[in-house]
Amino acid sequence: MRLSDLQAITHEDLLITRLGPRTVETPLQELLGNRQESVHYVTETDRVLVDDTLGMAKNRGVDAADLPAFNPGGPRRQLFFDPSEVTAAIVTCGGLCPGLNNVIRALVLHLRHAYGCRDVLGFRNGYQGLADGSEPLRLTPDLVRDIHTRGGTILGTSRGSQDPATMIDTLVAHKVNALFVVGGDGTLRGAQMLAAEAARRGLPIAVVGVPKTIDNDIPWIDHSFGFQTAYARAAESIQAAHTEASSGVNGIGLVKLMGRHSGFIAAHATLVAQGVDFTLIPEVPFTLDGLLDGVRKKLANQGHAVVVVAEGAGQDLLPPSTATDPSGNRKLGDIGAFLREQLTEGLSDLPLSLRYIDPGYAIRSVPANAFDAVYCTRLAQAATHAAMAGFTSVMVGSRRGRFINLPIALATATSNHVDPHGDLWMAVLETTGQPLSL
Ligand SMILES: Nc1ncnc2c1ncn2[C@@H]1O[C@H](COP(=O)(O)OP(=O)(O)O)[C@@H](O)[C@H]1O
Ligand SMILES: O=P(O)(O)OC[C@H]1O[C@](O)(COP(=O)(O)O)[C@@H](O)[C@@H]1O
Ligand SMILES: [Mg+2]
Repeated sequence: MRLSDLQAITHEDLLITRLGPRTVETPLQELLGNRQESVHYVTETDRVLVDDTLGMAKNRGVDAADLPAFNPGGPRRQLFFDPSEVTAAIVTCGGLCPGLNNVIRALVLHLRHAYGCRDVLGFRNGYQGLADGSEPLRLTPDLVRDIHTRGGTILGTSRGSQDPATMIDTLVAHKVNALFVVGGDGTLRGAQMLAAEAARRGLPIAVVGVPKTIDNDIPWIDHSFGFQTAYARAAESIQAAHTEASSGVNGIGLVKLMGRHSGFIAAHATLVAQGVDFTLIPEVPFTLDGLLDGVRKKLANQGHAVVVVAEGAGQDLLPPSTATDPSGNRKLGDIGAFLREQLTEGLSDLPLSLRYIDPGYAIRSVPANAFDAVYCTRLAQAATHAAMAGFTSVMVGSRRGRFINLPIALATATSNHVDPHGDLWMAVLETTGQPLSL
């Protein structure tokens, strides 16, 4: 996210689409009864500021009341839907991510127990299950009781496009009036199309997104769920590479980590594991000569070197490719294998012991850690509140620790990257000691 994205944002960009007036009293009335406004609770009539520095706020040159601000997440006293008439549906889409089952479980329990919704259906295999005529799973509290202890998704997932009209036909056939889409940028684009198709037909169906992806590339929010678990797991591979490298003669530990266009996993895992000498991310270009030279110096000075490379880094060094996956995501060249080859060849004058580790899918197929488990539960609750209020084409997430509702259109307009001028990258540079540019 660039400062210019922040500065360009207007009040209109932050408006949430509503299905209609809220006239139904919430069944959570007793719970909400004596809530006191505090620094930890934003009332439903208040707003969460976009800017959080004096400089940014001042730059807008407007009165405080006109500063752009997000709609706060959380329960509303008056609902659009009568929960007893709500059939909800859930789909999980795109790549696996720790916490998918936590989100499913929390959605089901919150929808059924807190709000008393009629039914919750789980469509299988992502958007595919909304288009292939397959029967959805009836998600009861009993069925989901223990699923949060497992990785993956009990609903299955997929990549690949489906016709929005067919998907809406399916929702109508099953009397679904609230759809929860759990996915990343691609899924959210799909959700936007679904909400638009429902609106075109005048159907009051709430479409609510829950931000999933280990890549952490969804903008405006603190992080997507699953990201922290993934980088914690990735750090274990770095530690293994460091142990191997520091125990060998001229040991090189090379670790390739996921992160298609954003280097957040590589950056954070570096800070967790420590002992990394070079972290290579898509946002910061490097040259082969610069890397070889740096590694050679490290071997001479400390006897070993550890290199962490995000899968999207250094793509300009590889043969160009236009291939895409079924969702239209560009297929990347294998930078890990390439660097293994180049380091071996480029340093062939030295007796090397190079160990290459690609933990790949192992970092995202695991259950959520404690942090993500908490976040998943809170996201699911925020998503349920948004749907019951009749908000649509909306995504929930935490921003600077506060839960917000934001238009999906805003979440898909840009993506989140490691800022080469930001504090995170500075912390990585300070930790690795690598030069500003390689
Ligand atoms: N621009 C788009 N419009 C509509 N649907 C999309 C779009 N991009 C992706 N999708 C659909 O969203 C689903 C998940 O997308 P994908 O990019 O694989 O994962 P993620 O949501 O994790 O980024 C797929 O079924 C894909 O076809
Ligand atoms: O499962 P696939 O298709 O091999 O995809 C791998 C990609 O999925 C990810 O794990 C996450 O992607 P999404 O969350 O956007 O689906 C990327 O880090 C990785 O590049
Ligand atoms: Mg994606």
